[in-house]
Amino acid sequence: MTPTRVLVLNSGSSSVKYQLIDMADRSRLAVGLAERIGEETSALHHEPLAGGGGKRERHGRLADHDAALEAIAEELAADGMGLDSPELAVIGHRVVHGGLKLTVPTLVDDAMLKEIERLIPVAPLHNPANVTGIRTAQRLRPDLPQVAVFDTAFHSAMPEHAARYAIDVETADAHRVRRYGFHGTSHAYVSRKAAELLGKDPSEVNLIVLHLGNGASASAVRGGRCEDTSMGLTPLEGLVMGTRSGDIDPAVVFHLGRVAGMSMDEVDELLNKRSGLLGLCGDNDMRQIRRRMAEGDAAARLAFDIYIHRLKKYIGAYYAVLGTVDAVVFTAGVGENSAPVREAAVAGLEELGLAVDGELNAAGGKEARLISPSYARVKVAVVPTDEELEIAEQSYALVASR
Ligand SMILES: Nc1ncnc2c1ncn2[C@@H]1O[C@H](COP(=O)(O)OP(=O)(O)O)[C@@H](O)[C@H]1O
Ligand SMILES: CC(=O)OP(=O)(O)O
Ligand SMILES: [Mg+2]
Repeated sequence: MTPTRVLVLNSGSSSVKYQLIDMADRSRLAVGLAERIGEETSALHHEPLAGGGGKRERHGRLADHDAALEAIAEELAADGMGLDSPELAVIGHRVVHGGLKLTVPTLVDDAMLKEIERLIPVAPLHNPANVTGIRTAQRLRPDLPQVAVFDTAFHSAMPEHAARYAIDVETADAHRVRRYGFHGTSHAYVSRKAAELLGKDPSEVNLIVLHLGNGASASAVRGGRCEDTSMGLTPLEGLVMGTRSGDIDPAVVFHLGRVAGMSMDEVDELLNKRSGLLGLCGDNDMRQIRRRMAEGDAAARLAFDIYIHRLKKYIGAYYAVLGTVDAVVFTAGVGENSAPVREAAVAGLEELGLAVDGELNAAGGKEARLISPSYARVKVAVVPTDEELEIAEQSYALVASR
């Protein structure tokens, strides 16, 4: 029997999302989330989808990512789908920063792990967890192939004029300072699905993809290739995010150092963890911000307006970069679920051919769908992302081809 199952691990700074997928029919056998890792209030939500067992929860401290992955392995084993299962073909890992060298899905080896570790300074919230996820998985199942799928991969084909910062070339090259872009697995998957929704080949469509989750990024996709994206050297550039500032004048950093006496690490922490929606109004969850807005909360209103203003600027910029746009596509937690964000982001852009139909926008659903009126020249779509399935596809294809 050829093994056909893939365990996908998406390790974030304080969470691990996972899915066990059978590539024979793309069915999901189990899904789950370990959250608040490192805190007293850690929780593991596990849901076996095969075999009929219901959701299970574990509460209590998961000291680190290693402990979280052990707990996940135990839950899977309790369902007869443990890491020792002969049906498991590969473990696929989301790795956020692959730098210049790691640009395609690749079998994990020691040299690669060293490279992912070397890149920690440019993905401090993500790469450390990715390394731990890989090392723990190797320890639990040493004989199994592990594949890393990089967030930066899709953007590695960006043209030089979009990838370079306008700084001294020698300094930039010496330290590999350039724009890499992230969420690439999502941007690539969603672009393909959006083309399908439009009834066209990916090579025939120009898209503006807005991945609005906790981290958020926009990309301009021409004929299936990334032309520009809003995140840069690190996942800090671009849109306003849950806790990250997105674009600011870099001189803000010097100012905070010289005038406010903050250290580099303090500014780093401020911009990555205490900024964005959280920094503006004390909440980083869009649902909570909408609730507060309904009660007339001025700080929540302003945070929302700043978020939308930035989004609109990127839509305009990428429209100009692409010249012609077939669709603006919303995805991830906020993009898939927040009708008010979608409506506000394209409001007033009728001259650009963009409009949202109120009813279509308000209707929920898990399927990819158009939310623009039939007359709109540029379609607006909601396309649920599925980074886990895409990572499973790429990981499985790699081991199957060996
Ligand atoms: N129904 C909803 N309405 C508005 N925002 C939502 C809704 N559901 C989820 N979100 C937003 O989605 C965010 C998480 O998105 P997600 O793509 O899961 O992020 P990540 O993968 O980065 O953790 C939450 O912080 C929340 O703001
Ligand atoms: C790269 C990035 O920002 O990822 P996430 O949205 O998962 O934090
Ligand atoms: Mg995400």
